[in-house]
Amino acid sequence: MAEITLKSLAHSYSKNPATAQDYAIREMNHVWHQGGAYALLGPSGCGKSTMLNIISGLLEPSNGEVLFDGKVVNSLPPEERNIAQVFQFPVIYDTMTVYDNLAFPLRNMKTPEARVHERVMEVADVLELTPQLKRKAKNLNADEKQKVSMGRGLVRDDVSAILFDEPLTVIDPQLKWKLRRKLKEIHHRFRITMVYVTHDQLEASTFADKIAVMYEGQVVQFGTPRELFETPNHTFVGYFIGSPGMNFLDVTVRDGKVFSGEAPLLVDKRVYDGIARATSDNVKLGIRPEFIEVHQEPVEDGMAVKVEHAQDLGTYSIVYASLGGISLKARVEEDQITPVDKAWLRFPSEKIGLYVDDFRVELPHE
Ligand SMILES: Nc1ncnc2c1ncn2[C@@H]1O[C@H](COP(=O)(O)OP(=O)(O)OP(=O)(O)O)[C@@H](O)[C@H]1O
Repeated sequence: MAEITLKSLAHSYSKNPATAQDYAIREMNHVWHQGGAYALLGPSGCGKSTMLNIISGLLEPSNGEVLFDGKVVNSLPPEERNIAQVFQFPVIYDTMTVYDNLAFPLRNMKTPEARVHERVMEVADVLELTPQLKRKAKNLNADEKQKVSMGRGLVRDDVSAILFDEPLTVIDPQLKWKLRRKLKEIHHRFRITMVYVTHDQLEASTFADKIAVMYEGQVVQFGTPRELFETPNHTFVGYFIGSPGMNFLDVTVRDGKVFSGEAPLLVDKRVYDGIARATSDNVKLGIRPEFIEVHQEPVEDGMAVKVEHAQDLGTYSIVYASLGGISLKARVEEDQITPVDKAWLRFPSEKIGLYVDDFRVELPHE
């Protein structure tokens, strides 16, 4: 097992990178601690596979270092890194039995056959593959094949980490949740550092204790699912996590008041001071739909809005409202009345985040 450190790491596929856009990984420092269950979450093209391939040694980074337990491994080939990588599509030998597929990585290392048997039986048991051990891999269905592929990663007890690159893509939706739980169980049992790449927030939060959110080649936040939800560090995390994503309003101060476009916003002094002291033109106020209070009648600090429409999602509704032309989403629970035509919205100040150049800034203390 290993702690994996990425030190001043950057990678460009271009020979002569000139701008930040030429980098698939922009300079970053990051640590995957030993034994953690992590997810690497981000949209297509943000650099997730590039990062995994750099860790496993399939790709040499253009800049910076990869360290395993403090030792630089940049020049070590993949086979000497003891990293298991599970890809989107199962990597197995079709003509071999499931047993021989699982045994393969160990036999390759000349492990004594008694030990091979012990490990294969243990891994098959965890993955519920014992009844299939004698079957040829080509006769398995897609999820069984992917389980064999995962098993080949788990079977060696010298692996430093297992990297999963969207491993459930080819799996039937009904079986996905089962395999995700299985992976979690495996992590508890083997305590191996696991990094699970996905673009699906649900997959990330059911598997991982901590999630690294990647955007445009950078890890913009590394935190628990709750931290990502409650205090997104970057506007992208706010948009990407949660359903629907966070509301962001461009804000300025004029004549001692806060405005979003032409709409005045009722916010407290701390929020006002935070906006007033920002030195950039790109200042946004962020609030989650779940944290906006929705009232049927005027209330103190409530802002009158036009209700455009509401989406009934069974146990709650999402109200789409317009505040002087600014669109807002607010969540209304099933025991509340969903407003029609008009409503008054309140932004509790402790739930407001302030974002300058897309990164969250601390609000001044009172
Ligand atoms: N071999 C390559 N040569 C040139 N550019 C590449 C290569 N592989 C990836 N890229 C580019 O690097 C960037 C990051 O790609 P990467 O595959 O790491 O992203 P990703 O987050 O894993 O995306 P996906 O979820 O679609 O696999 C993208 O702009 C992609 O087009």
